Amino acid sequence: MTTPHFHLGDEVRDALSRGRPVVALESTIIAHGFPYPDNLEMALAVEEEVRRAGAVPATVAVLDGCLRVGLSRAELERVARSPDLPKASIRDLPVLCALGRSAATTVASTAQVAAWAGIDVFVTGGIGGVHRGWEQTLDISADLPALARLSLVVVSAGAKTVLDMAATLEYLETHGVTVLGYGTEVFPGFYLRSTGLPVDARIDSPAEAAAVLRARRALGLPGAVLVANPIPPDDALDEGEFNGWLAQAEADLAAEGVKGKAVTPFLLARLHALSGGRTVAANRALVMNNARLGAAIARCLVGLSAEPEGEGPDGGGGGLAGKPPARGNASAGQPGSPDQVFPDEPAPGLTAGGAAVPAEGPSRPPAEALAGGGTVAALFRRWWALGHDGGRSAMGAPAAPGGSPGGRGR
Ligand SMILES: O=c1[nH]cc([C@@H]2O[C@H](COP(=O)(O)O)[C@@H](O)[C@H]2O)c(=O)[nH]1
Ligand SMILES: [Mn+2]
Repeated sequence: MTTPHFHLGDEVRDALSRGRPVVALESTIIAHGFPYPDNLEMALAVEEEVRRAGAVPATVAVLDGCLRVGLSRAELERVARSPDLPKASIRDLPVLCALGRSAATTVASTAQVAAWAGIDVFVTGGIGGVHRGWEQTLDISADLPALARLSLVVVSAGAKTVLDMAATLEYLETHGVTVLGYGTEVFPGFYLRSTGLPVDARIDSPAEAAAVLRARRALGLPGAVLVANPIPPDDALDEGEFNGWLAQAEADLAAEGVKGKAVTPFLLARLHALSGGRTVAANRALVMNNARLGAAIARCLVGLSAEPEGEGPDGGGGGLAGKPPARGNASAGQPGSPDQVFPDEPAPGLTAGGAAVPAEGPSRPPAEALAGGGTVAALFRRWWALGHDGGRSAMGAPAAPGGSPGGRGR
């Protein structure tokens, strides 16, 4: 099997084809971030939180060689119950697809699959980053270059506190990732509300995050907008206490000689044990908090109000959710008038690469192009054939721009 398979869950396919808000979720946090059965409970609770906040959850994993976007309950269980499920970053995707294997997806690979599917918002707990001691190991998470390349909003509570936070922020700056603090000027530290390091800009509403992604795309810039959302005050850990656990976990890491992709799961598991479960409780709280914010941003990106007032619990009621994303034409807005060039409504006729798309075309792949479990290449070929690529090359052809299908009409 050489052609990668791609499957959108029914709910996700329906939402994307109707221009409704979708939030991608990773599966490494399920397979390796929490013990069973807490991990299953949390995976279901996060999906529920996204629905309650008026968006459709799309948990991503690779199962039997198929890139799956939106898992069934049984598939979530399979991920949660398989401690041996490998953790897959971007470089692993070809192997999994070619050999029909299964894996949980990290921030990097989830963001990649989400971008392929045309999902604009991805919620996680904490991104990977530059590890302490990187001068010797060169251990820099593939999450960082993925953020530099993929056009979407990523909501996280900062980067995992086990990282070299200053170096992580330097990397993001070097590679042009926009880092926004949600209600804060400082970059949050996952279990802690602050790292003491500044963010590029503070925002105070989901609509502002959506506007920044639109502006990024309108400017033709590839890469992500990282929204750093501090853990709620009541759930944050005490810094002194946490640093004690972390020092011990790092000593254990060195003593056991753990290296490479095993580092993150090892440290998280040690912190769990050393803190008597406190880090797990905090992790859960910050993910739920991020899920709410991500759903609100996804809603703003498709032209809905941030809050699902008067809608059903799945965001599907009230007649609003079926509303297609607003679209216009690429000439709307006058240069030099930021309010019009970067409007609060979905950006008119602009793709991730800044190329114009036909004003009349649907800004999402039509339902028939998303039906069933077709291949990635076939799926997007059909989509592009319908005129949604702004004249650019299809995925499956070499060098798809930015790894993103683009052409999403905003
Ligand atoms: O609190 C957590 N943060 C991050 C991860 C996972 O760890 C990955 C980063 O791993 P690495 O440093 O090996 O790239 C992230 O993408 C994410 O999937 C996790 O399980 N739990
Ligand atoms: Mn690493």
